[in-house]
Amino acid sequence: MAEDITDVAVFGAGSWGTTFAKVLADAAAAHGVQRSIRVWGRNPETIADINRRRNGRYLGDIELPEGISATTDPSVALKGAQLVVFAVPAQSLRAQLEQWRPLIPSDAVVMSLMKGLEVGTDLRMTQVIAEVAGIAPGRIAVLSGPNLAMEIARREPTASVVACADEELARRIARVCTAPYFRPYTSNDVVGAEIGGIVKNVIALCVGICEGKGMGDNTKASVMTRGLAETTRLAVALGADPHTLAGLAGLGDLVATCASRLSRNHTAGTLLGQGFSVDELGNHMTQVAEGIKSAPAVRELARRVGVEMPITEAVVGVLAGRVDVDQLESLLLARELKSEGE
Ligand SMILES: NC(=O)c1ccc[n+]([C@@H]2O[C@H](COP(=O)([O-])OP(=O)(O)OC[C@H]3O[C@@H](n4cnc5c(N)ncnc54)[C@H](O)[C@@H]3O)[C@@H](O)[C@H]2O)c1
Ligand SMILES: O=P(O)(O)OC[C@H](O)CO
Repeated sequence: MAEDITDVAVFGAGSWGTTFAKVLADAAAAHGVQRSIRVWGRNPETIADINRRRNGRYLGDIELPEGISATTDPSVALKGAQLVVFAVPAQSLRAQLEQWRPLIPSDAVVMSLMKGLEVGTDLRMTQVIAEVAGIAPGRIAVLSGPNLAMEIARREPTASVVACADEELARRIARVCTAPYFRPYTSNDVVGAEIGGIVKNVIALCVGICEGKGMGDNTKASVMTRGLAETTRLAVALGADPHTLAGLAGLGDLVATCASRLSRNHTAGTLLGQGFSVDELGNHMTQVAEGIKSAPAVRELARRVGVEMPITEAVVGVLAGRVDVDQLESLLLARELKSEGE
């Protein structure tokens, strides 16, 4: 089928926003179509760099393909956009969107690339978009999966999921971002795709802590597996299909994030396990580790819907300074014995 989306705005000039713009440009080249991709960012130096076909701060010396331009002016990015993609830090979305809302074309469809839960409201990013921009859920998609930006920027093969309540729209968007190295599957399970992406960051913090404390693969596999169990419990309680959590946006993303040194959440956890405090993390990493801010919101959401999430509870305790990383082990292992399926 011919592609009907030829004009895209990407908000966020960090690692994932820039990389996804590259996916869109590579997809257009592979399909032999013309596509205008405009990246919005707030840092003029990064924007100038992207216009020179690099984003040195986030993607090193990787060359960006033709077809991508960048601007600090949201009205330039949004003019004529048929698809609007958001890739800014989750906690900054609401304030930014309030400014962008009047500029978003009324017939545009939107997609979130973000993996965070809003602190204070416990809303997922697609819910924030619907609430602030007044866009119907059938026009809002989410992309989630094992998608470490740097690997994708290097064109290493990756699969992902585009989820939308209107699965036909998910298919339209998936066609637009299908590149030779990027294969998006589709789903109508927005809740499952988003919860998988949000909670895996919290579980990756815990796996990182174990690694930082010098623990081995049994420990990390146990945390990942039980982490997936509590992620699935929360997602199902919110209306998700459990199969989504066994797929790319659940297990797939959890494995990639918990195993990779490229993951900021894994890195942050490792530093905590090595004894650095939350306040000291900023001295060692500049990029966003969404799990740090989202973890307390995940815990609040879980408590509200009556779902037990012991690993999340423990990570929140560490982040708040209430639990020492040395107490984590006994905290998780001393829980009452129960059936694995519970
Ligand atoms: N990097 C990845 O591999 C990856 C993959 C999948 C999903 N994500 C998700 O994408 C989202 C963006 O992550 P990223 O990796 O691109 O982050 P990043 O740290 O690489 O870049 C964040 C960008 O947002 C900008 N920014 C920071 N604060 C802002 C604010 N208050 N308002 C507007 N812009 C602001 C920064 O200047 C930067 O351009 C996150 O939710 C993340 O979980 C990232
Ligand atoms: O670097 P992280 O920890 O934000 O993880 C990046 C992606 O979400 C992996 O899919």
